[in-house]
Amino acid sequence: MSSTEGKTITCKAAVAWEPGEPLSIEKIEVAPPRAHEVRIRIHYTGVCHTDAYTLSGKDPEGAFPIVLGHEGAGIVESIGEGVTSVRLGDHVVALYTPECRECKFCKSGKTNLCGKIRATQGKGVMPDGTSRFRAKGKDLLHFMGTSTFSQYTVVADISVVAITYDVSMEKTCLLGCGITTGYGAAVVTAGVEKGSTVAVFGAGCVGLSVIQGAVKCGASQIIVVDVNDKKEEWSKKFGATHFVNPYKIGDQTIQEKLIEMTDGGLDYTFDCTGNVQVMRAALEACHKGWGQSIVIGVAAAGQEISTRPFQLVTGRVWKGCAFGGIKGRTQLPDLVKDYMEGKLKVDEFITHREPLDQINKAFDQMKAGDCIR
Ligand SMILES: NC(=O)C1=CN([C@@H]2O[C@H](COP(=O)(O)OP(=O)(O)OC[C@H]3O[C@@H](n4cnc5c(N)ncnc54)[C@H](OP(=O)(O)O)[C@@H]3O)[C@@H](O)[C@H]2O)C=CC1
Ligand SMILES: N[C@@H](CCC(=O)N[C@@H](CSC=O)C(=O)NCC(=O)O)C(=O)O
Ligand SMILES: [Zn+2]
Ligand SMILES: [Zn+2]
Repeated sequence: MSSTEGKTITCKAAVAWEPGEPLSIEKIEVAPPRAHEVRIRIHYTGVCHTDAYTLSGKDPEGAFPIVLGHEGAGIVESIGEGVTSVRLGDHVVALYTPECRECKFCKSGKTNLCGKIRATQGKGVMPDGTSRFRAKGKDLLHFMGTSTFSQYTVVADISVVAITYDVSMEKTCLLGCGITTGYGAAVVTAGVEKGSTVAVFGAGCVGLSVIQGAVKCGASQIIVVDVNDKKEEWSKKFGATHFVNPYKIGDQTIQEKLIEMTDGGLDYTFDCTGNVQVMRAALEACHKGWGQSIVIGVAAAGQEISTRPFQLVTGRVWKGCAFGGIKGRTQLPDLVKDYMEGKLKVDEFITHREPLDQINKAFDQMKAGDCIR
């Protein structure tokens, strides 16, 4: 039993009081976990573009005040009644895509999107409709069921996975979003086949992870498209075979350029930018008859994708995924194992480190272009 079990914990968290405003480091109160909930001491969290997106006010589900963060690892401090998935002291990764193994989605075998708590998660509350966070006399909302920008957080027991003690949580936290998303998109969602051709639009953490997945699947050609020339070196380090800057191809559109480079188009393309024009280009760069384009990037509220339906009539497939299509409780431990066996790059993604008090600096660094995570 921990000394804090059953008690409210006062700790530091980065609170987003208003959209578009810097985060504010506050003393917050974190209530004990209720039935089927887990309280975690967060040791490390990544900062993801989706945090910045919600903070900007462009997320239709964004509400304030909120504790953001969804790429975190820590240690279980206490558990509520009925929790069997993790124990006190377990090293865990928080899962913004939960896995209940009971709902229609989980049982379908067709998706990783669990439906059990999605409605309350989207409203920023725990499954019973209430919050575990308070500051300055107000309830704070939870984010993506994880809220990792806090020294302590509370999550549903289906939103957490125990992993080995043998890997630093500085590394495992990154499997909570960016790396798993890109890698899973290539390996699980697309199911890239040996010898196939792949184009990755956007070489951030997600895009570089798609490259890793495509390399693992034996893709013969991996073309990276990015507006930032510094991403060429990064892409090649992860296994890309070609790099194209769409601003440096003269009068051709990027889809024309890629179709020319690949004798008719790619087998698989991935949008890792969140830009809807890029999503269109990614679809149209696919090979007639079978090319598949996977949307990963998160586009802002009100943005829509379009293309000529003829692109689909002639056999191209447009789809997308969250968390790469990976089932966190079932599959994340295998990714950790791959990392330990040297089969999955994780260390290479860490370019910047900041303490919690410097989280606004971390947001600035993330947007600056030379930062991966
Ligand atoms: N579906 C899911 O489950 C998940 C989705 N996401 C989303 O995935 C997206 C990518 O995340 P992340 O890798 O962290 O982002 P990054 O910003 O680190 O990477 C995106 C890259 O794309 C480049 N880029 C921008 N515009 C274009 C363009 N028009 N053509 C080609 N490249 C372009 C950027 O260049 P520059 O830096 O110069 O702008 C940058 O190098 C985000 O939208 C994020 O919210 C993230 C995790 C999970
Ligand atoms: N709330 C946004 C949608 C944001 C979104 O698409 N989130 C992804 C994960 S992005 C991680 O960095 C996701 O998991 N989507 C599936 C889901 O059920 O939310 C909006 O409303 O536009
Ligand atoms: Zn993310
Ligand atoms: Zn489920």
